[in-house]
Formats: sequence, structure tokens, C-alpha cells
Amino acid sequence: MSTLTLKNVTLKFGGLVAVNDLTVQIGAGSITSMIGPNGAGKTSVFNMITGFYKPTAGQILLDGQNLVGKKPSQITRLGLARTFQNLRLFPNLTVLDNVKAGMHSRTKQAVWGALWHTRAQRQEERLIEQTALDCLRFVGMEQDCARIAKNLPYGAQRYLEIARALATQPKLLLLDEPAAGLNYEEKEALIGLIRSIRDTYGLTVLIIEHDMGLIKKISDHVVVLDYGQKIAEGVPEAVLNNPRVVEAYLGKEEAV
Ligand SMILES: Nc1ncnc2c1ncn2[C@@H]1O[C@H](COP(=O)(O)OP(=O)(O)OP(=O)(O)O)[C@@H](O)[C@H]1O
Repeated sequence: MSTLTLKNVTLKFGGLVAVNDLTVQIGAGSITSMIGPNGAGKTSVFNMITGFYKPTAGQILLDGQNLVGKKPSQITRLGLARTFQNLRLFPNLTVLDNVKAGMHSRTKQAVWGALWHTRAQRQEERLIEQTALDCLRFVGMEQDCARIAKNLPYGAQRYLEIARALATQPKLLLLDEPAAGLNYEEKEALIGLIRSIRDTYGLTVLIIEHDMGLIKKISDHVVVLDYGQKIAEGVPEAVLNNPRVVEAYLGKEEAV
């Protein structure tokens, strides 16, 4: 289980301050939700944690190790995986190949093994396949492994993204709007799945989500951003009833 700490993190795009002096601690083994109105800076925070954006200032520490300045692939190898708000699957590959493709960033034999098809590479391929199948089984999709990703129902594509992230054997899992586009039953099932991922794999989970029902049920801790600043944090009930949080949402015509 890993702890993620953001210390005085700021991100500017020219004159626009997308994230402003954000300090936050994501406790080891917790399920933490990051919420806030559109444009509050949530995705920017994910993009900084995963190395897609470099903070203008501040530190991002995974178990004390600073991630700032590292490439996304290095950060993946340190044990961080994410899913995306807009799904990023390989639509024409099978379900199994989608999961395996996500794992190659972590394998050792990738270049020389692929060229000479060494024994070590064959062993590694077997291990990759086994791990991918285990992850698909965990999300309930083992029977779909030969299907083409684009032919899956939307909810199953979201689960496939989660399986692909899990297969990289992360310590910290970032889920960007995992419930978007899911119906009520699918959301309830997703809550169970995320909890069981945390418990079984011993992960720390950070979620961006707009669905308040889901946030209330799943979160140990909630962090609220507005205009790039943290305006509240704490247990879900207290945070979602905090007048400042209600105002931030109502001010943007979104009811909490
Ligand atoms: N690459 C970029 N270039 C310029 N401005 C950006 C860029 N990425 C984000 N922004 C701006 O930074 C601010 C925060 O955006 P961000 O996408 O992080 O918010 P968000 O809370 O994730 O919103 P949403 O809930 O709509 O996804 C917004 O004003 C956005 O327009």
C-alpha cells in the first residue's frame, strides 16, 4: 500500500492557474475521491501525478519519492496506473491483447527478447498472459478475452480499462470518472469491484467522479477542488454538506 502526497503543487497554463498551491495526502489503502465542478483542476492533477504535465511548482511524492520530472513510463514502473475519462482502448484488438499491451511497459525482455524470441522472452510472455487472464477473471471478463474491444458494451469497456490498469500491478490506481455512462446497477457493481480491488490487491485508490451517490458510498476521504484550489476535505457526509462545497456546485448550476 502506498501513500501519495502532493505538496504545494501549482500548474499554470500561461496566465491560467489550473491548480493552485495544492497540498493533499492520499492515505495508504484508502479510497479517496477528488471532486469539484467542471474546470476545477481534477484532470490536471491526474495528469501531473502520471507525468503527462509537469507542475509549475511543488512536489508529488509516492512513498516519499518525488515523481516530478519523471516520464509517464517511469511513473508506471514505480507502481502507478490510471484509467481515462474517455476510454483509451485499442478498439480493434482483442480484450486479452488490450490487457497484454498495457503490461509491456513493465516487462524486461521487450526489445532484445522480441528480436530473438529468447527462452526468457517466451517465459515472460507466458507470465504476461497468465497475469492478464487473472486480471480479466477478477473483473469478471475472462469469458470475453477473445472478443474485439470495440464490440463490447460500454460498461464492459470500462471494466476492461480497469483490468488493463490492474495488470501493470500498481500500488496506486487512479480512476478518471469510472462511473461515467454506467447505469444504476452497473454503478453498484462498480462500487463492489473497486472495494474488492483495494482489499485484494492492497491498493491505494484515487478517483475523479461526478456521481455524488457513488462518492458517498465508496469514499473513505473526499477532496474538493474549485478553481484549482482545495476548498474542503474529509469524510463524505461532512464534505458534501459543507456550505462552501454546495455553493461551488450550485454556483455552476450543478446540484450536489
Ligand atoms: N492543456 C491545457 N492547456 C490549457 N488549459 C488547460 C489545459 N488542460 C486544462 N486546462 C485548463 O485548466 C483548468 C482545469 O482543467 P481540468 O481539465 O483539470 O478540470 P477538471 O476539474 O478535470 O474538469 P472536468 O470535470 O470538466 O473534466 C480549466 O480551466 C482548463 O480549461
